Amino acid sequence: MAGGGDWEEMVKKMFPPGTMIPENLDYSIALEYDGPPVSYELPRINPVDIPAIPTAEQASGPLKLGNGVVPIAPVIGPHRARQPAFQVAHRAGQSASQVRSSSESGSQQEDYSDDESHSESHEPARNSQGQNAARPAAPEGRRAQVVTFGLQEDSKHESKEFDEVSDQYVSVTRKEKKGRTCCRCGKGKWESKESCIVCDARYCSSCVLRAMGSMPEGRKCITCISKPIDECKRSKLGKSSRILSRLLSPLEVRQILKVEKECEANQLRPEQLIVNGFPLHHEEMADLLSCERPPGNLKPGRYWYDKESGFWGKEGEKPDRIVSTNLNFNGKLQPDASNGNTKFYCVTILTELMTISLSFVQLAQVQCPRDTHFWVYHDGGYEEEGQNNIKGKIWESPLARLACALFSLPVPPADSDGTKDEAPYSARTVPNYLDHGIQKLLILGSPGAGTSTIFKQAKLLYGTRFTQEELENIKLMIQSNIFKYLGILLEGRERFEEEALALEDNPSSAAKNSQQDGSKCTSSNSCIYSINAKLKNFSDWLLDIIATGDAFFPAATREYAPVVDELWKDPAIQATYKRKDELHFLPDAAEYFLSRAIEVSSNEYEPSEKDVIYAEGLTQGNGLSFIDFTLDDRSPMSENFSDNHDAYSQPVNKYQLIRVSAKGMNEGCKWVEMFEDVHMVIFSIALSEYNELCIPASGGNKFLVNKMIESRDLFETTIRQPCFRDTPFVLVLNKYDLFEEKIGRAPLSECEWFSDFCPIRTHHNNQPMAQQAFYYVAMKFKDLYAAATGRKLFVWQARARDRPTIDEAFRYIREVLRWEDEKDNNGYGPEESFYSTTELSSSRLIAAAE
Ligand SMILES: Nc1nc2c(ncn2[C@@H]2O[C@H](COP(=O)(O)OP(=O)(O)OP(=O)(O)O)[C@@H](O)[C@H]2O)c(=O)[nH]1
Ligand SMILES: [Mg+2]
Repeated sequence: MAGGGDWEEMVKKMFPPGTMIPENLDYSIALEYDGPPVSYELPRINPVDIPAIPTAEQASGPLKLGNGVVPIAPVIGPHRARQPAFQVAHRAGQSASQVRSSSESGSQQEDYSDDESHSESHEPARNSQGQNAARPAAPEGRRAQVVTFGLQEDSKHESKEFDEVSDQYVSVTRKEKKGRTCCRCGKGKWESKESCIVCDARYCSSCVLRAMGSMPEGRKCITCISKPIDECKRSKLGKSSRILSRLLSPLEVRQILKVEKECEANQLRPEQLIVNGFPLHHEEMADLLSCERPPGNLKPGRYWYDKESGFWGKEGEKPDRIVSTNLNFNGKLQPDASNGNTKFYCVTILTELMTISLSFVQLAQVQCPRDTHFWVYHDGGYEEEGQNNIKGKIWESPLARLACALFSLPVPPADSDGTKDEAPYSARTVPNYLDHGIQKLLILGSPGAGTSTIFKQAKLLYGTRFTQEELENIKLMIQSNIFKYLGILLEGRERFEEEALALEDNPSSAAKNSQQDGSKCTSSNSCIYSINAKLKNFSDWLLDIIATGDAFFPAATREYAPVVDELWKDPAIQATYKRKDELHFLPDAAEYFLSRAIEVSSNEYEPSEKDVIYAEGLTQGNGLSFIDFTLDDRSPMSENFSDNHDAYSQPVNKYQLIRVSAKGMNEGCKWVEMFEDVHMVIFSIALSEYNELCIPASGGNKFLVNKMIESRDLFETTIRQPCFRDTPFVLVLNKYDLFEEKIGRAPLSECEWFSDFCPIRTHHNNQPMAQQAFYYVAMKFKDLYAAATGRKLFVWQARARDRPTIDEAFRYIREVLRWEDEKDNNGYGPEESFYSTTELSSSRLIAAAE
């Protein structure tokens, strides 16, 4: 540029025409130096070497993984420098200088200073939708909270923007549910239908083949072919279809279901999985799916992953499972990934839990001060922050496993060891997802209704014994129950003592305290009612404890005598317990329980079959459990229900029983859509709960509510789910043994829903009270079901601890499935009987004058 020009003119040219240039504008302009050579070295910027810039290659189609195919849309992925995995200890707030070389992982160690070399991956990636996703690369193999490189603000901003973009892929817009009639012919309101996995259009059996053609991608309307599926239907992919089975040959159905499950268009896309804040690349997705312990049942969503320990969970939630360690993802683990609280780190939880559980049984041999921070490694080795001394392996401690069980935290499988992580994908077998011909039965119920007992009985009945691993899990569950009970026991003991003292000193203040606890208190005397409620909960769990073994039965008790005397004054208590000794029995049983607890918590403890059946629960946490089984067709029961055996020349007698725990169900029934394709819902309700109280699942009001009413409401919510509108329901009224025993001393009308129950007592009618009450309750549910759905409810009575009653229940369920199939095929229903009809109403047992 020529020197000595008019600076102001030059500046003006830099701005849009007409812009006012302020008088005192402070500016500086660089000019090219053309004076004499200088004696010193000038700083230079190295020219960019174009050929050396890493470029990405276009992915060339689906990546084959064993027999399965991970579909890959053509995408340019950013180049990522491969780095050896390395071990870095982690803690929220830990500084970079705290990185230390571990004796175990020294060879894999790497220094943070290398990190700049990854800046190349800042190149934006273009995804399959053609949108640019700014992807600031997260340096691999280190913890987010440790190094910020002063970019914190920007990267935060970028990732926020990114979140918005990425949410597009993850969140799934729920399509409007289509009406009940067939989308093509507008008829068939009451017929079962097949729905499109993309648009949810429903077709009756006459139209489905025309609407869906040859189904090259499974059950999609012709116009929906090649479109991505509705994510709510992912769990349905490849699952059997009653309608198709009727219309096509088994081979054709199998092929359709196979392509539905495996074709490219229906696969989860990598960008639908956001891990540590970043959507996955194809290679990352492939690594994740092909690792030794992949997270199963992946759904679109945001997850966090800790590569050192393998913890994996949904963003904002606690760890859900342990997957393979050392998977390299673009995103880094954020310290607040698990619930927005930097203190909440899986490792801390574990160690804190260890401390808690250790102190529970006064077995503490290891000192774990509460504020100590621990690092944990892929093999479970842990050490105190900043120390270089592996203290032990966390998973070797049964207490740590127990603590995890207690708080529904994942534990690695017993045979896992770090070396397996490197197993090549080809070593794995691709599971066979095809389950053609299997009738799926979903079993649900309110807490304690007996669903897991029924499940366990089915397992023992139909030949699929518990594997060693399952037994190990059940043992863990029984042990964790023991810990749970211990906690309640200690707390209960304290409260009883406090309340008893308060009652002695000042009955009115005790009343106030009781009231604060949330129970009803209508008169000064019935404030004891709140103690009653607690006592009932207390006794419920004690009964469950006792159920895990025969070892204890009450003798006498002295310690709680004052409390018991006080409690006995309450008529409600008297009505419930009948004999005062029963109250004495509670704390006494607890003492027996303590001695049993020591036996059960030892490593050598092996649960007996009775322990397995009687134990409360089935698996840890609120996960799903399922078993596949077959039912022998030559059962005497089937003769009772049908003479026409030839009709079943090809009987479908394979079943899958799927159980969702009540805990899982109480999460607002969000999960139900997953089970749209089940052939039947078995809903279990404990008859004996008609006069029991519980904390409402809604948690809204703090008053205890009647358990039967609570179960009825859950039942009603379930039957009204749109996804079950074509699914038959069998109601299992369980715990008939307890019901029989209880009905003599507590009238059924203690439950307000049954207030009009009026048993018939004539000399012509010798039906015992319990049987009448059972019929009445069954009818109440049948009426409710008919009013809500216009259909018939099937009801069965059971005593789930008594195996033959469960065998009968399943044979009945099989008949119901056949009736349903018959009905679909030719419109005939089952022979009318009490179990299938709604003609009978409960009016027979209702008091004439209300
Ligand atoms: N007396 C008696 N006890 C039963 C019966 N069915 C189940 N139980 C017991 O009741 C307790 C609870 O039963 P579960 O099968 O664990 O109940 P659940 O439906 O799985 O309940 P959640 O685990 O809370 O979801 C266990 O101790 C069972 O042994 C029955 O018919 N009679
Ligand atoms: Mg259970």
